[in-house]
Amino acid sequence: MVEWVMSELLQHKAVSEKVMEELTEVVGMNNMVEEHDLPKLTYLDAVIKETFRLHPPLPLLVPRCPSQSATIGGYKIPKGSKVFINIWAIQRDPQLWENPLQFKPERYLENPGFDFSGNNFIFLPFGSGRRICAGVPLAERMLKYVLAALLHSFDWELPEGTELEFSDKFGIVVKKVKPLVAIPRPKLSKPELYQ
Ligand code: HEM
Repeated sequence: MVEWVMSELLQHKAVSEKVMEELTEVVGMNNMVEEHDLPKLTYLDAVIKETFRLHPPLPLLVPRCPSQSATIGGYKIPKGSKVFINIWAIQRDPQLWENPLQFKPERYLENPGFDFSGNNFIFLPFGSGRRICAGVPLAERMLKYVLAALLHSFDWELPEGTELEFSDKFGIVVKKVKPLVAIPRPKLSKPELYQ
């Protein structure tokens, strides 16, 4: 996920600038990111959510197998079927999302009803219900902390002559085909902060 977020930020300069502005305001150029800064980083939070929408690591969740037959949305689902929920498609559905292919973190600022609880059925990167991902609190905090630290401490750019590449490889877990290579340049005010 770190790789996808970094790739989207390198692709969308205006979004990246907003993330940097927020980090400078909340953390300051004389400090490293600390855990207590994280709840104040609302724009970074929106960037992470938008990346989860477009690049869900488990696009079909974990298959369900109903113990009883049911009819859902007019479709009969016999008991014992293997049911896959295609959240990749749901999270890009033009009937549910305005301009679904556009990378637009502002959607979550305008509508705060999006989180990782699995209660909003158009946004389910960690699944939903009783078998929702058990690691949500850890994944959410670690991802935000690592990204905030990398983005606040360094300016990032692509090696000369290279281009961003967004293709992914389908599987139980979806990965980037080509790993992102980016060059960090320290930007904090004092070199001691990096020790
Ligand atoms: C980017 C990070 C992660 C993503 C996107 C993710 C996503 C998911 C998804 C989609 C499911 C299936 C939920 C469902 O079908 O409703 C799942 C299950 C699960 N995840 Fe995660 N996960 C992440 C990180 C973690 C971490 C860090 C842990 C543990 C420390 C973890 C532990 C689990 C466990 C134990 C289950 C099975 C839960 C059950 O079946 O009851 N995950 N995860």
